[in-house]
Amino acid sequence: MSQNKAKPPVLEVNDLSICFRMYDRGLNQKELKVISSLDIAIKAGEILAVVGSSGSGKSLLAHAVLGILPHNSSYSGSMKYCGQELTPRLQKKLRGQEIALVPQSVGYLDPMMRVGKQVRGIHGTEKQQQEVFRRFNLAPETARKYPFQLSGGMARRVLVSTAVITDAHLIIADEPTPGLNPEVAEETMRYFREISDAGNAVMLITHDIDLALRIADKIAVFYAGTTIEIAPVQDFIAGKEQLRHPYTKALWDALPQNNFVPISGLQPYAGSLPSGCPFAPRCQYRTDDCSGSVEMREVRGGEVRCKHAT
Ligand SMILES: Nc1ncnc2c1ncn2[C@@H]1O[C@H](COP(=O)(O)OP(=O)(O)OP(=O)(O)O)[C@@H](O)[C@H]1O
Ligand code: NI
Repeated sequence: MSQNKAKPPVLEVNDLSICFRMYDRGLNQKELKVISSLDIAIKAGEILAVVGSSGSGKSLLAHAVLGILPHNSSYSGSMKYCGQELTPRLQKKLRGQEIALVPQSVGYLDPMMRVGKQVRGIHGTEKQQQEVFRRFNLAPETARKYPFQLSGGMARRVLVSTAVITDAHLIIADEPTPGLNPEVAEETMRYFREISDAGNAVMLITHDIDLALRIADKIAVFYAGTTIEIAPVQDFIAGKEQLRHPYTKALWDALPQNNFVPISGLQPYAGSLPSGCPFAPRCQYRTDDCSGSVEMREVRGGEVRCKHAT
């Protein structure tokens, strides 16, 4: 056990920034920074949930780790897998094997390839595929179908199956549950818990904070392309006082089981971010300090990007 402590995290992302080259008017190129100074780490045995509203950068983080960002993008910062820098070459080697993705969209399935073959991938056997199909309630004959012959829910189960069959040490699941019926969603979560308990790491991207509360060990909250708080799940369960960032507290307040109070205002667009804290324009605690650079720091066993958090 003590040996385990010295081990580097399965995934460690430090100071990640991602830019897109965009064409302004005519041929004027400009750089649009959509992720900045993003930090996360996931240890063996852990499920990290990544939550945040649409456009906060969750899928881009997943794609950066896998090395499948679009061609018109570039990134800086460091991404390490088990202590090793994730170079494009290493990403290519690990992708679909040691690092598996459950993509957000069924558009990631190859429309020209039978489903069984896609699920088996490079190393999966027919027997493994049949077992996975049984587990996720897919009829055996699904294997011979093409993606267009699947219903939305079936296609999602196929996406989960492609990750399950890999024996991956790190699974990144990008919104795996929408479209799944409750039993299959539960089975998927049980599977994530099983593989993390076996010493692997899971990153679960979700809009569903309740789901995150039920399954994750830690929750990372994204806002406008960066991490604003990373906290043990117990803090979210204990209540608002245990949380650190004003946005996280507001998210907590917006949950149906709490006060159901919506947050006023909108997450800023990447092209028009304020300097300093991106949440400042909506924050009741903002001071002049908030327009300077704001680093992640440790507070009460969690991490927060806010000058005023205590
Ligand atoms: N190919 C692209 N070109 C330009 N901007 C992009 C591109 N892909 C994503 N973005 C921008 O990057 C930001 C983060 O996008 P991302 O897809 O990571 O969000 P998300 O948190 O996964 O959202 P959702 O919950 O809707 O899936 C958004 O503002 C988006 O507009
Ligand atoms: Ni996404």
